[in-house]
Amino acid sequence: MNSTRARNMMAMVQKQSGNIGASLATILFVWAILKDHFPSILNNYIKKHFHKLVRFVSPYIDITFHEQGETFSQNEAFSAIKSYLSTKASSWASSFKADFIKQSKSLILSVDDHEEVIDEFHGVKVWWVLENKQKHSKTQEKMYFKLSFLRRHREFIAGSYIDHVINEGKALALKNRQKRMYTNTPCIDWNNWKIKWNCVYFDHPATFDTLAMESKKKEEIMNDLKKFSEAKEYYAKIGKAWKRGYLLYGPPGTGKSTMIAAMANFLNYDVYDLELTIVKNNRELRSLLNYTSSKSLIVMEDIDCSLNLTGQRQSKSDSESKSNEVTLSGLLNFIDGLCSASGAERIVVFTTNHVDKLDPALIRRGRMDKHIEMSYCCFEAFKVLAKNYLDIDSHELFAEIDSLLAETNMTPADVAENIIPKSREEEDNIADSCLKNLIKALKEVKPVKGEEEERV
Ligand SMILES: Nc1ncnc2c1ncn2[C@@H]1O[C@H](COP(=O)(O)OP(=O)(O)OP(=O)(O)O)[C@@H](O)[C@H]1O
Ligand SMILES: [Mg+2]
Repeated sequence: MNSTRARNMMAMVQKQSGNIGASLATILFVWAILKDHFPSILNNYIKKHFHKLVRFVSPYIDITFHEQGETFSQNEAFSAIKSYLSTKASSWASSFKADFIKQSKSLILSVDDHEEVIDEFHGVKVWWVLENKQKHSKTQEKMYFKLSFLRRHREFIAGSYIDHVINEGKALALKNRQKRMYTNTPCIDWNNWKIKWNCVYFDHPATFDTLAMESKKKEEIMNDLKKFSEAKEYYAKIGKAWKRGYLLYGPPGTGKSTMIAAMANFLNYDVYDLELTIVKNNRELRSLLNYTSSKSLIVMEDIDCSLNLTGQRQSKSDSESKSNEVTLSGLLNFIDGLCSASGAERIVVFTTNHVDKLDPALIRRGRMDKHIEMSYCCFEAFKVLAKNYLDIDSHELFAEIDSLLAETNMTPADVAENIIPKSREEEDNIADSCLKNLIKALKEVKPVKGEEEERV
């Protein structure tokens, strides 16, 4: 027991348990002074039984929250408490651990081991401390938070207070967290899930502001995403899993991958980029799913090339004979199975250049709820690119570009490539020369007459 803890314990016992408490506190005090003169066997005996006695008469209750709980939600509780206490620690504690989180651009302080943090909620005082218990080997430590409070507040703490801590902590963690991007690797060790998903920090700069697309269409997608992220209760009420599927289709270079980055940045979700061609079979696919977290985008790019998904669903005998590969029904189960994974709140995104080749079962509403066509660059999309690359809102050449784009199929990627300044000499009049480059390129592309495709 460290000295702060002993002092607090004495004060608590004296204050709350009247005469018995005062006597116990005196015994504890005397023993603390004299214990060096007692044989260790006697000291252990006193310690063991004194603690039992204190627990019996103590008006306080302790609850512990372990870092490595048996279930995923237990671990989540530990992380939420840690975030919550980081805001309280600054006013009470004198020793901190510091983390620099890149995206939050600030230093996050968290409470140091054994440092006590006092919190008050609706006039009820509680004490938190981060402790560690050594496991079998010295290197293995079990961290846990201990929450102490008065016995008579038991119901209030177990209900409202803990809910408050977890909810606030989760919200804070979400605000400060750094998004991650996971990619699957060929599976070597079935027992080690970390080998299955490789993780890097997600730092893609694309946002909906920089995405070249008709503003009406963009707004509709942003509203849809926002509505989804706030619809936890709605999904629970209608008995549906909290997930949504997006199918992005269109020619190469129209911004499908850029849109995924913008979605992740907009929602502050992690990205799981699932490369289906290296997944061995349906079993491995399911196991990958089990290790995706809530608030994430699960992305499968070029879905038409990843698998032989263009045909109808395989017959049973057919799929049994191919138990060493991912099948369409395996993939359908993967998507539908997202509901059973805890916490849900996942968005599945497929991209393809050939939507017409996909099996209808894969992209039916309910699986892929929103189909978004990404197409050639229209004038409105061009204006976004001109702002991004040249920082201009208007120019005398815009009118000519408008009419050329109306009769030409050029992807936003090609438009962007043409307006990027190529040499240092252009620096004096960058916008002028870049727009002329684009006009030249547009004139070289054969105009598409009577084409029916909707433009981005
Ligand atoms: N709509 C867009 N808005 C902004 N930039 C875009 C857009 N489309 C393409 N770009 C630019 O072109 C590059 C290629 O685009 P992106 O990778 O998003 O295309 P894609 O549709 O995913 O292509 P593919 O089908 O080949 O995967 C991007 O890095 C981006 O700079
Ligand atoms: Mg792409």
